[in-house]
Amino acid sequence: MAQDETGRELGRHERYRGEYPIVVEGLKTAFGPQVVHQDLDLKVRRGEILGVVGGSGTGKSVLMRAIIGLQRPTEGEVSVFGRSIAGSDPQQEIGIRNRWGVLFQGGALFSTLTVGENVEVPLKQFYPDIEPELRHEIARYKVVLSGLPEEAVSKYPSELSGGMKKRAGLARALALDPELLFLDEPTAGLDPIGAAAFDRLTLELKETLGLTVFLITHDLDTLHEICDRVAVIADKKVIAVDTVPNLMELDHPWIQEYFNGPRGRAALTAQALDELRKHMDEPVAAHAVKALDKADSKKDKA
Ligand SMILES: Nc1ncnc2c1ncn2[C@@H]1O[C@H](COP(=O)(O)OP(=O)(O)OP(=O)(O)O)[C@@H](O)[C@H]1O
Repeated sequence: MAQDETGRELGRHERYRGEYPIVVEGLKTAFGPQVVHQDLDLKVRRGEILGVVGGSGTGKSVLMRAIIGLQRPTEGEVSVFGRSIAGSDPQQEIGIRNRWGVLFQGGALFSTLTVGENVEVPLKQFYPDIEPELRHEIARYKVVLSGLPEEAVSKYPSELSGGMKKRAGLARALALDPELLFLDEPTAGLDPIGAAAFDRLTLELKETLGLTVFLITHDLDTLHEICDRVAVIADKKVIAVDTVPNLMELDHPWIQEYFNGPRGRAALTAQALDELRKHMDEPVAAHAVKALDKADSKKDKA
């Protein structure tokens, strides 16, 4: 079972109240001679959306896999809800694993099962005694909670758009009312409108369900719009964890290139405009928005 920070076992329906539901200390991950992480430390705060960024192949997905127990650390310690992941026996692991949900890259839905049946998989695994009718009902609820129409319950993954597949994967990740949600590049492959809608959904779920979210992304808009803090992975470790504005002040070449490069600046301008639009009743804001919109349309015509 999961524990609180004093080591007391948490009851089945009791939520974790400690400050850091995820703690990674001195992590080393190696595949043969290839060392992916070395001395990696990270603490994820309860109730935050933590964005995780880094160049391709820096080990973001492997870090997520280490946290959820799919990748054994070569060295170091990973604790979730105060319990070491590597040291848990199978029964204890069940008490931790049913407290998180994971949306893998690409959704990872079972193609031979309908959306509803996909959502029921973890319910069957962890709560085999639930009556089928109640299980179907819970699955339907999670599908709708994830922003899909109710009819999607009986559709197969091949009948869904990319965005719908992500939402179906999210519904499955939410099946067990998790406290922790892991999202691996949830907006990759979505058009900008679909990506923004998925971001809003993530934020709403975090706020209404009190989730802690570990979110791997390359999407600068996502980082600006919904992440409370962002962890940057480079040189095999987490080199910084902070808010986006604070990270932008750091003098690290990758961080500067990433956040202050052309795409980073575009994302920042878009966010600033969104903020200003919320204050259109104030003349200064209205003036600024009009001026920026005009500049944009001139740029588009040029
Ligand atoms: N099971 C495995 N066996 C061997 N090498 C692996 C395994 N899983 C990952 N790797 C290697 O670990 C490194 C980090 O991979 P990972 O998928 O975590 O990168 P990432 O930061 O998520 O990249 P991207 O942003 O491109 O998704 C890569 O070099 C990858 O080839």
